[in-house]
Amino acid sequence: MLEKKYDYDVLYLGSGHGTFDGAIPLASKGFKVAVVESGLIGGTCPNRGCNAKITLDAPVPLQREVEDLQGIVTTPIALNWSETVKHKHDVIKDLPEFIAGLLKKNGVDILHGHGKFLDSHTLDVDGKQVTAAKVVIATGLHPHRLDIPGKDLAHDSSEFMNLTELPAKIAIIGAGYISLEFATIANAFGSEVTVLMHGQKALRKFHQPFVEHVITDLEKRGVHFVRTASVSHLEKQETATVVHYGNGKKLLVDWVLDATGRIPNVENLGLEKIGVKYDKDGVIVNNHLQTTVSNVYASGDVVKKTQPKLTPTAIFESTYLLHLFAGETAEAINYPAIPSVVFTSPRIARVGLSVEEAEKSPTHTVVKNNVLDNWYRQVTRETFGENALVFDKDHHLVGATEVSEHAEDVINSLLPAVELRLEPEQIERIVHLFPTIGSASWELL
Ligand SMILES: Cc1cc2nc3c(=O)[nH]c(=O)nc-3n(C[C@H](O)[C@H](O)[C@H](O)COP(=O)(O)OP(=O)(O)OC[C@H]3O[C@@H](n4cnc5c(N)ncnc54)[C@H](O)[C@@H]3O)c2cc1C
Ligand SMILES: NC(=O)c1ccc[n+]([C@@H]2O[C@H](COP(=O)([O-])OP(=O)(O)OC[C@H]3O[C@@H](n4cnc5c(N)ncnc54)[C@H](O)[C@@H]3O)[C@@H](O)[C@H]2O)c1
Repeated sequence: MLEKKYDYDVLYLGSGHGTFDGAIPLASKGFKVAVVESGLIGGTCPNRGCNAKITLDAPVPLQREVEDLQGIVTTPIALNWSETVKHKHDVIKDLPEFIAGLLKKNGVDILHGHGKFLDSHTLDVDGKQVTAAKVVIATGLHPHRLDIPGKDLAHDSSEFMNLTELPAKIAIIGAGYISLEFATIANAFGSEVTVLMHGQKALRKFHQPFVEHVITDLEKRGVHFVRTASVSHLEKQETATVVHYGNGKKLLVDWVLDATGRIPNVENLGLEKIGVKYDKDGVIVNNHLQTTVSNVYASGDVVKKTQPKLTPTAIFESTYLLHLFAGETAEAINYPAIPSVVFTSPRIARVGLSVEEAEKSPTHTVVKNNVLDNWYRQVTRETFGENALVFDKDHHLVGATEVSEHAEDVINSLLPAVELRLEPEQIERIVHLFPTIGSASWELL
């Protein structure tokens, strides 16, 4: 198995989901595997992404449910930011050790330090040289920062999630996933939030009428949205930060979140030296996740691709590489339908062909549903919910999107129909627990 001239069969640069979901089973099959990590083991998702964010978000849907059930539920609820941040810390603090334990137990060596290519088989890890037959670049993304005067007065998503006290007034620059999720959380915990949008549209890849519904709802709850607010500079005024935008407009806040996107970690890896090509969207790979250097692969967010840069994609890629390296497949990567969700409240989730794409196609039909028509949604007195299902000419479900408090569960429950192109008789054979969101959604097929 091990080509004797190298220290390892496979060396992964980075220890996030783009690595560990594949590296662990690969090592357990007897391959000699190492992971190089300069930060916390587990990377972004467990330490400063999904897990942390969803813990901070947890009280928000609860608050909405209590609102909807007013009269039935009479206890007033108040959200406590500092306790929620402590709770978040408790939820995530052991994850690096837990993931490191899984890696080690299965025989993966962890090399702490910054990895950099010396040649295509040799990496420098903080002064030590290590060699491998194959190397996987899984270095992820880092926050994009606006290049404007006063930019250092702005903060990133990790700093937001570690705030022990919630600032009274927050400005969020950008209108993507992080902006809308964090605006939802900060507003629910009592902060006055202003979202400064780059253009007219937020969450561009999601069904725009659903996005506009979420914006209108947040506006009713006191969030300000300023469209085409080009931020020119930031300046300190005593304890406040002044955000200058538009033509001479000013906003005085206590805290600024720069949520203008995330960019690939491709610098200072020695990629130019060994000939691995990349651009602003990430490392360029072929349909086997192989870079322009034959023994070097890439996985996870750092890959340039059309699929969403999310944890499920990173897991699928690292698992694909496991099968490729173990000789269990030689096929090109065949991505499944990858769902995505924005954890606003209500949530917006989607999978497959979008409504916009389907409406341009003569062979597809879009069926729009008011989900409140289903009795089950009235149990918790949901106040709003719509979805749109996309069918091909043979009535296979090929896409779905929903805005509602349960949108993520609805899209999860519809995934098998989309991915496996289930026929009507197969759909009939899937019986869900009743009464549940799964059964309520399946009835729509
Ligand atoms: C605030 C936030 C919320 C998110 N919420 C969700 C969500 O709800 N659902 C979802 O699906 N996705 C979410 N994501 C995206 C998700 O976190 C990523 O898709 C996922 O973590 C990608 O995994 P990865 O392994 O490709 O990269 P990462 O997890 O970023 O791992 C890369 C690792 O490489 C290390 N590294 C980089 N360069 C080097 C080097 N030279 N040497 C050694 N180590 C190096 C880094 O320290 C890092 O640990 C969120 C992201 C953010 C920022
Ligand atoms: N629920 C989830 O799955 C989830 C949650 C958070 C983050 N993420 C991941 O993290 C990534 C990064 O999230 P994000 O919200 O930072 O990025 P994003 O790409 O979703 O949004 C970036 C926003 O910044 C705006 N922008 C870009 N340049 C700007 C400028 N110069 N001035 C003002 N605005 C500007 C864009 O128009 C866009 O609205 C996401 O793409 C996603 O992969 C996922």
